[in-house]
Amino acid sequence: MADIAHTVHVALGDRAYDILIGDSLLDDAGAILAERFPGRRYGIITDDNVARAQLPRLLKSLDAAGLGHTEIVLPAGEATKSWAYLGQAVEGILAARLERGDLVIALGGGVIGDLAGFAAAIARRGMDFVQMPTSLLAQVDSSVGGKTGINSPHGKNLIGAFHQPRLVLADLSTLDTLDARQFASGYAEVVKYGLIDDEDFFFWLEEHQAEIFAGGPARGEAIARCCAHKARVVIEDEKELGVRALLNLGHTFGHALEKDTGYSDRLLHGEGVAIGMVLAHGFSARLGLAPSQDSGRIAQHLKKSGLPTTLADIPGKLGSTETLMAAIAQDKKVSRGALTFILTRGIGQAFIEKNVDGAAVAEFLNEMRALPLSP
Ligand SMILES: NC(=O)c1ccc[n+]([C@@H]2O[C@H](COP(=O)([O-])OP(=O)(O)OC[C@H]3O[C@@H](n4cnc5c(N)ncnc54)[C@H](O)[C@@H]3O)[C@@H](O)[C@H]2O)c1
Ligand SMILES: O=C(O)C(=O)C[C@@H](O)[C@H](O)[C@H](O)COP(=O)(O)O
Ligand SMILES: [Zn+2]
Repeated sequence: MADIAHTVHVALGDRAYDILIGDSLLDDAGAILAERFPGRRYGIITDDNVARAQLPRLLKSLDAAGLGHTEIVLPAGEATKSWAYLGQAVEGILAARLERGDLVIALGGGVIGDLAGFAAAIARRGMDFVQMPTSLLAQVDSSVGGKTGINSPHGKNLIGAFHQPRLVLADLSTLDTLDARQFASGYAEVVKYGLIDDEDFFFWLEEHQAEIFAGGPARGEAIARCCAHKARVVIEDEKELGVRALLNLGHTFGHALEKDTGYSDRLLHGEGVAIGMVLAHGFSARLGLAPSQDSGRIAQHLKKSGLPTTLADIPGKLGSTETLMAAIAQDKKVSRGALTFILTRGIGQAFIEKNVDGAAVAEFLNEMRALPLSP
């Protein structure tokens, strides 16, 4: 019997699925899959770090359940979310003669989840896939909700599809092999849920941050609360026609910064989101919408978690404000040429603002560039 600490159901009609969260789900994966999806073969897509740290556990469990499988191992890192590696993943699926009725497994962080999910969406015109998230970020965010895709030189996640997984297996013990910087990066998305519409969760995080980082019971609880939050939003607005855009808090700035730093280790996704959330709160305060002390309080919490909070915290030279604004203009929330931002009236009070004045954003960014490293 699998040891499942939390189950979150994503009620999406014929695309409904469960998120199972527990301590040894990779070891139980074979039995769980055999029961839920009898008679399938599995194409595991992973990266080289996760292949070293976690893949043997999954293979052992699939073998014990007598499930056939093939492995496609890609290089770790954001640069893998590209046409070249998407092609490698799809060709690997075809070369292994996986059929349309077989299953793709995304074993890894958000990079693998996004890429493998997109490969599953297009191989043989659509295969089912299972998310097995192994980073904090993937367990609280990217494995849920069906946004899949890759980056373009024109911008972040500009190529992709909505394709929901059939199951999410989040094994908490996989986080034991994740390095501290990556854990902190995922924590930025945890904080995001509090900032959107749940100030009690943000205050709870301020109290339980040390326990979450140390791996105490608060960690599993935080992950389950994030999944439940995201599931609620996705059920209401699967294709981001409305409220789902709130999950983009901090991302309009963050994605432009990720593009500017070449989708490299200079700035991880969660780090860009951390800086972006502080900027979104600062910009909202500048517009007279939010109390100015909130961005300081948020920055302090993020900083304490090991995250960057100002533009100066990004190593190396940033592009010009014009370059950053050009990246922002490619954001998927742009409509009829006008910018949409997720702004806020304070902690837990984010809202979607259309027709944001680009000149005001550029002026704000110019000022933020002059700020020193976070104290
Ligand atoms: N689809 C969505 O809804 C969504 C949501 C948030 C973020 N994202 C995307 O997710 C990506 C970021 O995901 P991420 O932060 O997981 O990055 P990632 O996938 O690059 O993983 C982080 C690093 O940790 C390593 N790693 C992962 N799990 C490990 C483990 N258990 N042990 C040892 N090493 C491990 C990986 O090899 C990688 O080097 C970005 O591309 C972002 O755009 C997507
Ligand atoms: O699931 C969503 O919706 C999100 O916005 C979650 C984000 O954390 C995530 O980074 C997502 O990939 C961003 O989506 P995008 O549509 O702005 O590319
Ligand atoms: Zn994100």
